[in-house]
Amino acid sequence: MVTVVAQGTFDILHPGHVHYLRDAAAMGDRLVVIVARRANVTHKEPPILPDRQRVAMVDALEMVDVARIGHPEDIFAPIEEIDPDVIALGHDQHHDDDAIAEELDRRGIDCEVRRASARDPEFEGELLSTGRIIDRILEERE
Ligand SMILES: Cc1cc2nc3c(=O)[nH]c(=O)nc-3n(C[C@H](O)[C@H](O)[C@H](O)COP(=O)(O)O)c2cc1C
Ligand SMILES: Nc1ncnc2c1ncn2[C@@H]1O[C@H](COP(=O)(O)OP(=O)(O)OP(=O)(O)O)[C@@H](O)[C@H]1O
Repeated sequence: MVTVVAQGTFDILHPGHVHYLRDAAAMGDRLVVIVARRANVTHKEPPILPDRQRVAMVDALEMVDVARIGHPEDIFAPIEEIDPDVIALGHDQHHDDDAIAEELDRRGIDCEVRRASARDPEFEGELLSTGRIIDRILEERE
């Protein structure tokens, strides 16, 4: 049984998220998703939707076995608990693959770090970014 972990903010789901999670699920037999806590989303605008709602929406997706909220301080604490075989980073996630691999090693977790692929728009105007969806809402409704 190959367990894969995927992670992200997942604020306002779109087809890019579906693509990422399908890609991650295809790397193994069981997909566990860690949803970032609002307080830890400091590299971009904080999410609009509450933590519990983002977890519930990701958990409802067919390729996801379990979604859970992330740890408040130690991002490796859930990884130690889940003990995955693969961590699937998103194509544009800012994390350093080598630094993650080193920390896994340090904690004695035998786990491969892989990158998922990107998905481009399939038609004119398809929005594959939460930030761009929010921008569009602001433009259209103000
Ligand atoms: C291996 C790994 C484990 C993570 N675990 C947590 C966690 O426990 N708690 C949390 O708030 N964020 C955690 N994160 C961070 C977020 O899930 C997410 O990767 C980060 O905020 C970037 O999100 P974005 O791709 O939506 O921009 C983890 C990230 C990685 C790579
Ligand atoms: N078009 C896409 N193709 C592949 N993966 C994607 C795509 N869009 C998002 N993802 C992946 O989904 C995960 C969660 O993404 P995130 O929650 O940051 O949403 P986002 O729409 O990329 O956010 P924003 O565009 O507002 O920064 C990340 O790993 C990201 O790489």
